[in-house]
Amino acid sequence: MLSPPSANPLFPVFLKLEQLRVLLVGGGNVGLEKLTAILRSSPATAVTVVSLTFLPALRELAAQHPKVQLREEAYTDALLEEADIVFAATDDPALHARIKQAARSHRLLVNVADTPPLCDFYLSSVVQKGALKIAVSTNGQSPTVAKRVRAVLEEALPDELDAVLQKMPAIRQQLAGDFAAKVRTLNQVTAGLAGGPGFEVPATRRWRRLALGALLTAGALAAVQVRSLLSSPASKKLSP
Ligand SMILES: C[C@@]1(CC(=O)O)C2=NC(=C\c3[nH]c(c(CCC(=O)O)c3CC(=O)O)Cc3[nH]c(c(CC(=O)O)c3CCC(=O)O)/C=C3\N/C(=C\2)[C@@H](CCC(=O)O)[C@]3(C)CC(=O)O)/[C@H]1CCC(=O)O
Ligand SMILES: NC(=O)c1ccc[n+]([C@@H]2O[C@H](COP(=O)([O-])OP(=O)(O)OC[C@H]3O[C@@H](n4cnc5c(N)ncnc54)[C@H](O)[C@@H]3O)[C@@H](O)[C@H]2O)c1
Repeated sequence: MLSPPSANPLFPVFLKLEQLRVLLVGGGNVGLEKLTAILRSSPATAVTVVSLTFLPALRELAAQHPKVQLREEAYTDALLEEADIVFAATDDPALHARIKQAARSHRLLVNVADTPPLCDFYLSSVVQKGALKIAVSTNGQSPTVAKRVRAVLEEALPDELDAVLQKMPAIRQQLAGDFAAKVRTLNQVTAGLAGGPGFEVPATRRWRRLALGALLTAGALAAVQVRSLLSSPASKKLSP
């Protein structure tokens, strides 16, 4: 069953980040997470990381990517002149608000880590099988659930899918006939994929059971927390 688009009005695109200049502000834990996500998908991206301090792990990652430049200095708006897209990942919310405003006046898109209202775009959980890439979004409702869905898809999709993908351009080129005829043949060739072992109904049933289990656990945890709050000395004092 399809959900109404309003449940998640985000428009998914796949950026050619390696053709853009990225500015990442913040070289701590969250900065490292964002840099890792950027380079995992797009390793040859020109990223300028600006920060007062850098985690050693971030320095190590940067050293493996010649197009990543570290600038050990405070953020200034002038840095936006050299950027096409911006990631803010410092521990300073006031600075994030400033970056957002300056980026807007430069017509730049910005992602502010952990701050949905300041983001023009979100990062997603990424499933990759060779050339196949699937991005998962929960519209910011729960990155943890996005991570779990990624794991499910990673397991469900067969590794052989990439071998199929690699062959498809050659098959397409060899086909004779007009566009409609080619599309028909390509659909015939790939028809079996949708009913393959990765898509068996039991897997879906298992996920449904697990999702229900998670909800029950979350509900039970919340109930325990509420009960212990109500029975704590502070709340007893408040009760009549
Ligand atoms: C997908 C992924 C990509 C990436 O960052 O690379 C990603 N977060 C990931 C993990 C993760 N982040 C957080 C947790 C811990 C708990 C939790 O779930 O809350 C976990 C899970 C974990 O680490 O286990 C903390 C957190 N994150 C955000 C908030 C603020 C808020 O929710 O209000 C808070 C609370 C901060 C706090 O409470 O202080 C917000 C965002 N995080 C997003 C993306 C965007 C929405 C994506 C979507 O639509 O689903 C959005 C909106 C903006 C953005 O950052 O782009 C990556 C999964 C990588 C993977 O696949 O393994
Ligand atoms: N670490 C996590 O996993 C996590 C999870 C959820 C939320 N958060 C929140 O996210 C924020 C960032 O967390 P973190 O762990 O990355 O912090 P951190 O202290 O490791 O990193 C912050 C970085 O920002 C840089 N910075 C600060 N002011 C700057 C400026 N004016 N110009 C340039 N660089 C500047 C610092 O030098 C530092 O490298 C915090 O507010 C934290 O509460 C962190």
